[in-house]
Amino acid sequence: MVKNTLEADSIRLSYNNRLILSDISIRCETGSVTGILGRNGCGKSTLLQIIFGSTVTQDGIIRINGVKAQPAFKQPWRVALLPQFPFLPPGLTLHKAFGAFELNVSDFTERVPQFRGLEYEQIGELSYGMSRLAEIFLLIKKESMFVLLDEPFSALPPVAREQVQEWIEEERNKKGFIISDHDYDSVLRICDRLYLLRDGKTWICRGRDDLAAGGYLPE
Ligand SMILES: Nc1ncnc2c1ncn2[C@@H]1O[C@H](COP(=O)(O)OP(=O)(O)OP(=O)(O)O)[C@@H](O)[C@H]1O
Repeated sequence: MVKNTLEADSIRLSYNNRLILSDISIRCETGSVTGILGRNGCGKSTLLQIIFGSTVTQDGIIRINGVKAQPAFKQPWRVALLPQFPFLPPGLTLHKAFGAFELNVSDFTERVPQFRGLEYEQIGELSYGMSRLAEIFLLIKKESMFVLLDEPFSALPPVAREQVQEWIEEERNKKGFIISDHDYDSVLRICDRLYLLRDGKTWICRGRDDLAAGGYLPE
């Protein structure tokens, strides 16, 4: 297995003179799933966007295999980001969307029965949960070294959450994952490294007890 490493080091970011992220350092490598938990508005999405390169900060550095990373739009095979909100144009058909990601739509529709026969349906015609599931599959399966998933579970029913975990497991020997979600049970089930983001800092956690001690879960 080729082992790639992703490190975000000493990341700081302020909005309107309010410090959102203060000296954050996290890491991830091929084969691992890094979870980031934290309350609403603590900066999880911002941190993922900084790692991806769509939000810029002068303070801190992102390294891939020890070398300063370029923003992902310059090297799209390195880091993929599932944003928190829908990103596929509603007028695109599933078939076209999968083509754009160099993936075969039938690999998806064969595995997720409720999509059979919908290959030429427009994304905008699907329910929110279904279009989200298609987006998540695309991001997990597309060629990349690292996949950042911002709230992949929240909009999905339990069966679909399990499917997403399965797809991550399938790709895990080739990629590293960083996942942030309010569904902490799903994150805890799949991650092997866990950070709590609080007061602009990351705290490494070993499980529920540490999350409770950090004030994220009730004692
Ligand atoms: N472009 C922006 N301009 C100003 N403030 C911003 C901007 N983006 C985010 N913020 C603020 O930064 C803070 C962190 O936002 P962020 O979306 O990263 O939090 P989050 O932990 O992902 O929240 P949630 O769990 O609700 O998705 C919030 O207070 C938010 O209002």
